[in-house]
Amino acid sequence: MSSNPMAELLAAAYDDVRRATYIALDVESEARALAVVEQLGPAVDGYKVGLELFHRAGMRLVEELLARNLRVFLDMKLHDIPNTVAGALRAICQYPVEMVNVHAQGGPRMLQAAREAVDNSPYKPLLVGVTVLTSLGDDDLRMLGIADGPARAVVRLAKLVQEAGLDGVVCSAQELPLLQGMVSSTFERVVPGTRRAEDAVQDQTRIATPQLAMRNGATRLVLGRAVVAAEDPLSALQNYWRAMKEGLNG
Ligand SMILES: O=c1ccn([C@@H]2O[C@H](COP(=O)(O)O)[C@@H](O)[C@H]2O)c(=O)[nH]1
Repeated sequence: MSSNPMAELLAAAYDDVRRATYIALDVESEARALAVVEQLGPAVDGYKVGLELFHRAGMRLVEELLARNLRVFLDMKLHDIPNTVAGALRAICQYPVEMVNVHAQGGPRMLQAAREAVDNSPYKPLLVGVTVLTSLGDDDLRMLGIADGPARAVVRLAKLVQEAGLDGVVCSAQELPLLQGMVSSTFERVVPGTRRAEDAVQDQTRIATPQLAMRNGATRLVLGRAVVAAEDPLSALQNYWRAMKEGLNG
């Protein structure tokens, strides 16, 4: 990796929030993903590989990130019958990724099978359950037959996740206050869909600022297009980290 003094300065100045960040590599090719990694340089040590990039580049890209000593959140959002999810997790857990996820809506037996699969594998990444996608709002949920809104659905699903012994949940920052007192302090609360006031909401619905997410107890934030697609990604990242720090400190 070429020297990048600005990235090194950011890494040092924002180390606490840096360790709580994954940059979502939602890009169209392995080459583009590695170009982003190169551009952010030593500032960033955690990346999320999701469906788009995985279906382009597969585990080869994950291996490349791991070889660079980067933390990887493999965002596969597994949602299938228990046997199939367990098998997929056994395959994933041959690699030292830091975090993987399943859809909590797969139900208690699937969540338990996921837990057992990870526990019996060579590597044991953090296993978190996606509650209600941050793109979904009241109207979407009503059309899916969920009449009492995202907040109650998140609480219900978080309980299932907790009872199955998973390590945490993915939810929006808006629901985090409802989890206080319900989950332990070590339970991961992974929050995508944060936006600064000046950033486009895009296809997200239940957004919040990075300040509010951290203030509400998020343990990790996923930052995507607002950083990766910015004209100056390092400067966009600095703005997010500054905001996250403000939320942490007050
Ligand atoms: O509920 C969820 C679960 C996962 N995601 C993922 O996070 C990023 C968000 O990207 P932005 O560009 O910041 O919107 C993306 O990879 C999603 O797949 C989510 O948004 N919501």
